[in-house]
Amino acid sequence: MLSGQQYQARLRRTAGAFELAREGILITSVQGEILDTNPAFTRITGYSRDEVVGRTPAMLQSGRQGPDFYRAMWQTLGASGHWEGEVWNRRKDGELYLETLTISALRDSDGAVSNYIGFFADVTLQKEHNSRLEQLANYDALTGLPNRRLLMDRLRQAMAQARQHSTLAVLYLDLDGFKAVNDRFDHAHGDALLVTLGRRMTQAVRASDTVARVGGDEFVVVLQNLASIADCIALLERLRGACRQGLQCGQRRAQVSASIGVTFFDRRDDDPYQLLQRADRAMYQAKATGKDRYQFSGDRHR
Ligand SMILES: Nc1nc2c(ncn2[C@@H]2O[C@H](COP(=O)(O)OP(=O)(O)OP(=O)(O)O)[C@@H](O)[C@H]2O)c(=O)[nH]1
Repeated sequence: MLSGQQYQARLRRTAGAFELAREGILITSVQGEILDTNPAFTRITGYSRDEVVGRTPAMLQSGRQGPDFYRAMWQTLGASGHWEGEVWNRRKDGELYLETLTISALRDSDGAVSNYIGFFADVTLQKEHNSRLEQLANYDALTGLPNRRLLMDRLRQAMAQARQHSTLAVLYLDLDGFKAVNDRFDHAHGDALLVTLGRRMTQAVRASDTVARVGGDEFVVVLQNLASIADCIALLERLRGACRQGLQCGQRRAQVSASIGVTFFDRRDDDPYQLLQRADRAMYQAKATGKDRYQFSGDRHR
């Protein structure tokens, strides 16, 4: 048993921890009414203690999580007395923030739940930082298209799907005469042309397809669930057309065309690099036999 003095000292320490914690803390009744908050709660949410006492944490909801989310949260809390996860909430000034939240049920001496206590940390900046890192790691900085790394991921997934039930074509596309655009205009206009063509090609395919930039003027397109060769050819023509459209630069037009190598997934394919290589070789054939054309891979019927 603690003596009265020991008990007081302990209370002071606990209160100090509550005040000084860097995590936001809120304590509610069993019904969810907010009874107390700490200074970090105010720093993170913008609400003073007086503004929230008597209300419920629902006042912080951002609408980013639906009723199912909260239902599942309460179910877990009820079953285990504990819940943790990430929640998007809204500060007093209207800004959304992401918090990592842990909620625990406090029990009285009879074991009945007497309160809930929530601890949360604002992780919005970390999340933004991570998304930026992910963007840098997976997307081409100039065009915003998937880069080679993301392409390989998508290609692996597409191959797994194609193995089950669907078709898959890989197109390796290299622009013809792109160097001349850089030379006749300048690098910035060359860049603008790459961005425009990337956007046009993305618009020409379905959302489930991938258009990636894998080199200076090289792109790879992954087409899934093609219904027929005719569909594939129609798409190739659209992509060729998208490239031939070029870009108006003042009085002049920056003009290029595209050489495209095409290969189809075969059930015996197990390496995405092989598919890429086949499409790349076909692209070189298209270049060697006149440019501004597409070439199906000769290995198709191995
Ligand atoms: N503006 C710009 N140019 C780039 C970029 N990356 C590479 N390049 C240039 O793109 C050109 C690509 O070379 P090539 O493929 O040989 O040029 P090409 O004229 O298309 O040659 P063919 O494919 O034989 O028709 C080079 O001149 C590179 O300097 C970039 O990000 N921006």
